[in-house]
Amino acid sequence: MVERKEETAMKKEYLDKIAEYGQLIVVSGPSGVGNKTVLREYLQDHEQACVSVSVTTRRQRKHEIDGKDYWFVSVPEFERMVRMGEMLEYTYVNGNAYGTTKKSVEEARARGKNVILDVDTIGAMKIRALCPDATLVYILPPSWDELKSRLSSTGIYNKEEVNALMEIAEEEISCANSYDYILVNDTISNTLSRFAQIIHSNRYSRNCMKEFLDSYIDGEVKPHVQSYKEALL
Ligand SMILES: Nc1nc2c(ncn2[C@@H]2O[C@H](COP(=O)(O)OP(=O)(O)O)[C@@H](O)[C@H]2O)c(=O)[nH]1
Ligand SMILES: Nc1ncnc2c1ncn2[C@@H]1O[C@H](COP(=O)(O)OP(=O)(O)O)[C@@H](O)[C@H]1O
Repeated sequence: MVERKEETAMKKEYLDKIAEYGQLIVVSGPSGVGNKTVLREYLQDHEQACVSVSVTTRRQRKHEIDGKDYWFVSVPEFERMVRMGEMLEYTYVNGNAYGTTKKSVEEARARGKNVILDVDTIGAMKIRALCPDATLVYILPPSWDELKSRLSSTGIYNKEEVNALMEIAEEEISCANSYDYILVNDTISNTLSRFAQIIHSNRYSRNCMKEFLDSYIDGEVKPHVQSYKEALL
């Protein structure tokens, strides 16, 4: 099959763009499983990655830093951001609103950063529908007893809250079926190395290469990483 020179150049340009463009990785898991710990450690050794800082109406905890752990905003400010179309997705967890801004995701991806979102299962499903090249990772505890003990060890929750979170975890865990990868957070070092492998091998997965593959199947080469990404900006 003879391919036009112009078409070959465009495919090369497109491949270069894919290589430059950061991945979108969505991480969920029951409260207390260790998401924040794993991601904090992962960032220390992976400069090319960042965790998107969500906006929330939840009360700031003692050790938390505004702009680092979350952007803490009032309910009217959160509602304004939703009205202005600034949120990629948002949801309510335990009566508090949490949202990911379009800006925090797309600007970082365009700079070549692998952007990691730590969101609940509803947020993850919204991202899946909006961003077909997102990769979804669900983190499981090694056992229910261990989850309970980690929740208690945080010192954030009282006994009743721990029990309520355990019930939510049991209900939520079936959602893990809709994720691309399942990680069991047994030891931090095991989880970190498996997580790094996922991100490394995922770069050229079918999900990430879908638009490029379509250019062969449809015979139409798209010159830029475009479509929904541009629509989001
Ligand atoms: N959909 C969505 N969920 C979020 C976002 N930010 C945090 N969450 C989720 O909100 C839940 C509660 O988070 P947090 O208040 O930090 O409590 P903790 O995880 O129990 O310490 C967790 O499941 C987070 O993954 C967001 O921007 N969007
Ligand atoms: N692999 C692990 N082994 C033992 N303890 C862990 C592990 N991962 C996290 N933890 C502990 O579990 C507790 C909850 O972790 P955290 O990262 O705050 O959970 P999440 O963000 O999922 O709510 C913390 O006390 C943390 O130090």
